[in-house]
Amino acid sequence: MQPLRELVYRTPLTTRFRGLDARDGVLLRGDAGWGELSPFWDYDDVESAPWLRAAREAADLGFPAAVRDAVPVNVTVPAVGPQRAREIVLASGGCRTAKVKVAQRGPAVGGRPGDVEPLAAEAERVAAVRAALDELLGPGAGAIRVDANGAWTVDEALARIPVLDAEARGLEYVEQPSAGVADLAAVRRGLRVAVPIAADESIRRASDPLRVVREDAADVVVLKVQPLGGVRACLDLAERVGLPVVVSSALESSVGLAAGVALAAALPELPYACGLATAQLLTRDVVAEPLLPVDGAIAVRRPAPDADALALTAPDDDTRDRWLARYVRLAAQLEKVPA
Ligand SMILES: O=C(O)CCC(=O)C1=CC=C[C@@H](O)[C@@H]1C(=O)O
Ligand SMILES: [Mg+2]
Repeated sequence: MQPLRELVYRTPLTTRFRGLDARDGVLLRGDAGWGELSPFWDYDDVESAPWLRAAREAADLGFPAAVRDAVPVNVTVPAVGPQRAREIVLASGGCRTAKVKVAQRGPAVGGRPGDVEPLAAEAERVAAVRAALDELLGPGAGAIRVDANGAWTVDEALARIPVLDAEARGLEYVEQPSAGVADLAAVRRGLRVAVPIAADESIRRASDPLRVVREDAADVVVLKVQPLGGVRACLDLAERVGLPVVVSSALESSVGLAAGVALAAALPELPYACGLATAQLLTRDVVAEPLLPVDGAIAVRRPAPDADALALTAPDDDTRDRWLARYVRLAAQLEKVPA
């Protein structure tokens, strides 16, 4: 199976996210439908190979049976100012849960990572989100979670989480406050407020995702279909982990998001809203009707790419060539690694 030349896409983001201003990837078609391959460019071929396994599962096998027909989702609030945070929550399509990015790093200086933003900026953002949810749903209603992408030290996490918990009037959980399983466990043990800890990078970028469980480092796990090698691999991991699961996107087009929606639809239990409303962060999509929330939930369906939409997301020649070359390298990489 080869990706067709015209099925590389690239779209600007509405708001800078994860240091990115645009998102791109390649769409693959197989007997069972469409899959998306879109590892971030800072991932090497070894780390990106499971992303191709996930795309091939979608294209060649399709998805396991769904046990629900809609998936409650969170609105994702990037590291923006309070006014923009408010607008994003108000325009979220009825999401009752907001995930707020914190611990944003400034630009690297002389090869060293930039400083983490001040607590005051994080607190202002969380307070603005609390006020917007209050406005939409009533005082104290809805839920707020924050995601630090592992960027706080343990001490920063222990000092900041109680402040953000107060601003949120109760955080639902904190996602990956610090990097590494040992630090995650230290934060979980040391917190003086009862805020659950969710593991994201410690699952999807770890050689041993079960270490989080053995070391009592988290209360919740975040699963992302592409980095973890497909919907079936995630269902299997969820069973082995035995903790509540939140399905989150890797910021894909609606073709890739459909795999996350399929995982969330197939999980036996889904106690939290999922991070799958990220089509809202793309200025364009590859399908005619993107997977966007209505009344805070995404309907379980699998949209196919649309010719008009693809014409508007066509990349420059260089981006197209880089993806096709990457696809060939990853296919070779996957041959080397047993499933
Ligand atoms: O979970 C969400 O609300 C949206 C997805 C999301 O936050 C992410 C998608 C892709 C890359 C990650 O840096 C980021 C995350 O850390 O969870
Ligand atoms: Mg995360």
